[in-house]
Amino acid sequence: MARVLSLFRHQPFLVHVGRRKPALCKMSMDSRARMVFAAAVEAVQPDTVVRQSIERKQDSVIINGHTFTLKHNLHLVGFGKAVLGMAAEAERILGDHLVKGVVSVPHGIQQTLQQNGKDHLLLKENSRIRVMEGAKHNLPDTDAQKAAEVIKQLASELTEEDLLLVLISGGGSALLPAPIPPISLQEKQDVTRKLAGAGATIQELNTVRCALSLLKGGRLAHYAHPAQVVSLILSDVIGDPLDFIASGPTVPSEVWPEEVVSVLERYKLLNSLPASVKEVLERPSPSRSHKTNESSRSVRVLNTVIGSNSVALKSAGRRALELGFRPLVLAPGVCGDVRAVSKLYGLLARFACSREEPPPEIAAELLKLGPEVGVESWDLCRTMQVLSEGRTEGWGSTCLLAGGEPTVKLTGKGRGGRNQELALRVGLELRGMQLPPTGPVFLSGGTDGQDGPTDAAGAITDGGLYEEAQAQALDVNNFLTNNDSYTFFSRLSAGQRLLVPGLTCTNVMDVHMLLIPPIPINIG
Ligand SMILES: Nc1ncnc2c1ncn2[C@@H]1O[C@H](COP(=O)(O)OP(=O)(O)OP(=O)(O)O)[C@@H](O)[C@H]1O
Ligand SMILES: O=C(O)[C@H](O)CO
Repeated sequence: MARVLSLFRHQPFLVHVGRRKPALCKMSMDSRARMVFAAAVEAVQPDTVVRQSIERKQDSVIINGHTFTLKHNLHLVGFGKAVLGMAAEAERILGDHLVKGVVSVPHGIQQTLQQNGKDHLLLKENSRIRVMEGAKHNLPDTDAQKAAEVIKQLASELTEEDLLLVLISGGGSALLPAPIPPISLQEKQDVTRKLAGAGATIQELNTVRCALSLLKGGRLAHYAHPAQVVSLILSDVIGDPLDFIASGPTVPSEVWPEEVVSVLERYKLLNSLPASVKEVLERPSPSRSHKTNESSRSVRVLNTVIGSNSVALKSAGRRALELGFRPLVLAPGVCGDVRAVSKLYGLLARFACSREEPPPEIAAELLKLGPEVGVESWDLCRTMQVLSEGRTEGWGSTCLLAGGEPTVKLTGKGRGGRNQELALRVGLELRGMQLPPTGPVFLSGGTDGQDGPTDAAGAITDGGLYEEAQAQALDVNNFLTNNDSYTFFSRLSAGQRLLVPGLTCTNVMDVHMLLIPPIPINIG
């Protein structure tokens, strides 16, 4: 019979981490998870990423190794959830050459920033940049459409001597709606809302958006021609593909009608399209006409990614180390259906917390699941190897980090978001894994601080969730069927498991975190 040895061994890294304060050891897993999440968000603050990417030298500016001459020829436009802070910093650095600008930002953001003491992310009173708020609840509306029109107008008036700085961040698609006539805003919004609700990925969604828009898919850069366009992009899409972030308004690209049709077919929307959308899709693609190809070649654009999920994960890892964890990054591109993703974390937790050699079936299941959730076999093997070493060599607690953006197929009418639904599902996967003194803890949070149409970024969960809910007469499965994860977490223990950082002013997708305690292992 196996002799049970509790091997809560000395954690080697604790000796080396000078900055770590002994008091932190006593902090709960929950508090430390929140601190690690905060560090992820901190690293991708809009003013920070702009400051790091712009170098001012007298009357020129260097961006990504390219030098541009400033001669009171600078114009600025922007659209996205993080763009106000980006614009404030850009104006601080380049304001003396700025002629004018306009940014399309989320409804209510200025008031929220003021209320939260984030004045440094607001424009000065005498700013040359006009702020236009819109896209209530992250949906394109007439306010955002007006902003898009003003941005288009500004870009169209530029000359060869001008420099257009374009600030782009996640949420930019909803903040720059310019449907191709005769499509109405409502019709375009209906199509995208149905796609999102059916679980379409952001790539699929934005493929369709590009085909229906006057500005997306590189068309904003065309309006700005012959000016030099420089885009600073805070990425919220897996792998940072320039043409998909905010639907790539400054990335000359071709929209193939076949691709658009295949997305619409996949989600069974092809037969219910409004006549105006059908008409536009049936037109010969403007991007393939001779004239546009000519101007595509002459468009002067520099697109630069200045912040991403990977940057946030690196910073989270550093904070985790300070807090006594061994950080381990799984992958920055976890995606796929939230059910499959919750299984991924359940399996990883079981693998990491096994008191004996983990059964090979777990590894096999993980490798089978990998492609469905956007994680390469290589990353899974590396992660399992490190977890195994940590377990057998007694390295202490591990903080497994990942980023990405799973999808939820909405079947119910409840309130929630993909992070809260993921946390709820992972809580069920972890059921029964309460190792003394604590079992694994899972956090999922949207870095924008807003998970779906809720005021929470996500939630924190562990193996005790199901029993806790039962004790409070909350039927987990009912909440899940109704996609009502926000209501569930709000009611459970007075909302203690909700992650509510408030509007973070940035947006680089989601952060997933599995905190694994030291495992007492069985030695035969
Ligand atoms: N009740 C719900 N439960 C679970 N998920 C939901 C619910 N309502 C909406 N969602 C999901 O939330 C997602 C939209 O979330 P959110 O508004 O945070 O957008 P986002 O992807 O962060 O937007 P952007 O990329 O534009 O910043 C959609 O994928 C949708 O399926
Ligand atoms: O705005 C959008 O399209 C999404 O946030 C992806 O960038």
